[in-house]
Amino acid sequence: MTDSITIALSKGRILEETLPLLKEAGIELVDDIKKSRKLVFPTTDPNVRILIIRATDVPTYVQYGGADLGVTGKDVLMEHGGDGLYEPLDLNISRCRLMTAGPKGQEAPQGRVRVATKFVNLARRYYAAQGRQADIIKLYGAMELAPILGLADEIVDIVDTGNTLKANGLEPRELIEHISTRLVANRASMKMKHDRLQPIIEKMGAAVARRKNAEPA
Ligand SMILES: Nc1ncnc2c1ncn2[C@@H]1O[C@H](COP(=O)(O)OP(=O)(O)OP(=O)(O)O)[C@@H](O)[C@H]1O
Ligand SMILES: O=P(O)(O)OC[C@H]1O[C@H](OP(=O)(O)OP(=O)(O)O)[C@H](O)[C@@H]1O
Repeated sequence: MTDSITIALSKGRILEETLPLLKEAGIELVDDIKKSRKLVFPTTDPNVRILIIRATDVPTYVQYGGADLGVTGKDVLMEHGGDGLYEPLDLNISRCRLMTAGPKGQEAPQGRVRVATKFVNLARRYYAAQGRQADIIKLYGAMELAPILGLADEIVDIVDTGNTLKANGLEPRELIEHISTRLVANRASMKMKHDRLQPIIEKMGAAVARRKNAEPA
């Protein structure tokens, strides 16, 4: 049915900040998600259902039309590549920076650099654009360990307060991108279900703007 909408949300830290924005767009979860093992949830709008999945899977579900809308980090979207996705809104939540980092007081090596990261595509593009030769080592978490154990010269990872780097004897080097959470839409859905999606996007946009206006100058 072209009228029904599926929205894929990232579980974890983004979820808590996304739900109030959706509520202001008139979409509220019915179930207590914390007590449930379900992955698909009904909402107060009978034509809208919500998937709660890993942030890294959100672009894939939206790309292939498993979901019409999705919410995930810009870092995840950059790594995915954005194929088949339209990005109508910056939700301005879960803000952080994507950076290179290495052992405190050490310079990055002049020649080939060994880089540990979970953002392998993004890192490959970044070092190539800089004209630097890089061996990219894929890790799934705790990237900070790699330079300490001699696995890599530097890492590409998310930095917020900088506490994780500091606690592990590392320091930030270069800023790759400012990151925030984005609303994405399937390109075909944006055409076929425009009348249903546009009001949701607009109401979420208004909720984001209200929060921005309430921020101290
Ligand atoms: N320390 C942080 N502060 C602010 N935002 C962050 C921070 N770490 C990650 N983010 C943002 O939140 C998104 C989700 O992070 P989260 O830690 O919930 O999942 P993840 O550990 O990256 O994913 P998963 O464990 O599912 O593979 C990231 O993609 C990024 O955009
Ligand atoms: O600069 P900071 O404020 O210390 O934040 C940065 C840390 O936050 C993220 O990890 P997260 O806490 O999400 O744990 P994860 O390893 O499960 O992704 C990221 O991977 C860094 O390790």
